[in-house]
Amino acid sequence: MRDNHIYQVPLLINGQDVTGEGRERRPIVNPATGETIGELTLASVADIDLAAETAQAGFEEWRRRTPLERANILSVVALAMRSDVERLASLLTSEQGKTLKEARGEVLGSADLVQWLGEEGKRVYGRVVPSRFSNMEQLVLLDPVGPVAAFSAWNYPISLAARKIGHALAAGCSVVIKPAEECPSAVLALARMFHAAGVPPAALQVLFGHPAQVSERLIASPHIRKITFTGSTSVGRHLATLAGAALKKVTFELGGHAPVIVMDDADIDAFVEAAVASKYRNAGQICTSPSRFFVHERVYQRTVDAFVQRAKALTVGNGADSATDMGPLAQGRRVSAMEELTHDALTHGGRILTGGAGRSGAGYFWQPTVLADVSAEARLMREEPFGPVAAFQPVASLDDALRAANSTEYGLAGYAFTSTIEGARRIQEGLRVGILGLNTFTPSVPEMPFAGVRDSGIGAAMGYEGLMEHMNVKAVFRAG
Ligand SMILES: NC(=O)C1=CN([C@@H]2O[C@H](COP(=O)(O)OP(=O)(O)OC[C@H]3O[C@@H](n4cnc5c(N)ncnc54)[C@H](O)[C@@H]3O)[C@@H](O)[C@H]2O)C=CC1
Ligand SMILES: O=Cc1ccc(S(=O)(=O)O)cc1
Repeated sequence: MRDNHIYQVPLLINGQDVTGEGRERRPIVNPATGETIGELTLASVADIDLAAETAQAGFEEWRRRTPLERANILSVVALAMRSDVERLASLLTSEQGKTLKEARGEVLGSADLVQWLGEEGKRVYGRVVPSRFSNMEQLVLLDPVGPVAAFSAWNYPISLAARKIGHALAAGCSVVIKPAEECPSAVLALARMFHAAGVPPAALQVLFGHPAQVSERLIASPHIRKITFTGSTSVGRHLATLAGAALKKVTFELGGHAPVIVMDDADIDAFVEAAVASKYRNAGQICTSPSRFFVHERVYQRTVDAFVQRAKALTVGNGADSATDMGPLAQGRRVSAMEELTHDALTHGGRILTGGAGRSGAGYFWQPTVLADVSAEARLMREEPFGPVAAFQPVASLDDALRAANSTEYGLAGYAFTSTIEGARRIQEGLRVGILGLNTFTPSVPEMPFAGVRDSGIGAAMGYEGLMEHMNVKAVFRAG
């Protein structure tokens, strides 16, 4: 007999809840308590194939709506998200672990994004190119690329799903999304809001399953024309191979290991306040999280001391508790990763100034951690920590800082704090990243592109650039 308190999460194919019937299931766990709170249905191969085929029909229907109609529908979705913020936020907190305050911010930010994408969809113009031939017009038309297969991650379940669904629908594409299995409920609720607002059931479907099986099957499907993925660089590399073999367009938002350069002319107090908030946001589980701090030796000790003092003041606990500043990590495997990286950093000369341990009892907790003097050979300086660990290293000059900052293959976010124009200019030119914060840790906003370089991604999300990733270009020569 099933425990009545354990809820069921179905797949959503062509507007129908799909569950049971001999399909596999997996538990949904609250990371703050370690308790199973729900159960998720996993797609069969037949479910995956049906979703892809349905997405083709959904595309034919959705692409015929005008950009204005599409924008109006997305605007209704944004309103629904705002008015249901408490329910969505509490689903996020119980399945992902983040604090309710962070969860509310995620929902409201996602609502703004969905609305902005709908509006921007009205401004995806083609071009008239002056012709070199008399009696001929040359037009560049933009067509939606077709059904999209989207894979979103567990760290920002609503933001990442809203991004993927929002881009596809605003561009006139249909979408089959496979959100992370760990935190499914808020994304399913979001998908239902899109349908209630007027998106045809076939134009947006939600699959959960065995990730490798779902991605392999969808990417190979003749109905799917584009792949968009947010997750680790290693999985991105694998999906790139599959997409390459099938000649499908891709947008990949992959890992990052953001360097932070702090020069001796920076406003250290302002820096520390912003840096601690940014480092421990979402328990450090964000691809743009500042993680390698290169601080000029003249202000190193002062900066590290102030950072540690603020980090120690954070309250760690269940995200549902209003006193909590930082929730648990999303899964037990993240705690193991923090243990390994911290231990390795210590064997490479690093010193723990605070944190460096979990918490006794249930739940996947790791204290806000600060490590000083971590050597370049430590894994922590080379591998994305994706957790609440900050590593500090002193540097003697801006050149040294840039060299250290550019020493990994990642190229997502980078940050630098300096008060001189000359320093800012050298950093702008010299830091190999796709997103640069100068004297700020400002998170991403809808109107700006979000793009990693090197091992951090291919293509861009958000901004006009994100929509263009969902369009095909058609060159038309019209004679007569
Ligand atoms: N760039 C980002 O926003 C994210 C980066 N990561 C990185 O990944 C690391 C490990 O995270 P994990 O979840 O443990 O590992 P992972 O690399 O196995 O999974 C990352 C995400 O990709 C999905 N995934 C895994 N294999 C897939 C496949 N073959 N096809 C389609 N989707 C697949 C998972 O469901 C998950 O949502 C983190 O430490 C972090 O470095 C994870 C989540 C988001
Ligand atoms: O981890 C990558 C990531 C997560 C969330 C966001 S946002 O909240 O949509 O800005 C961006 C990147």
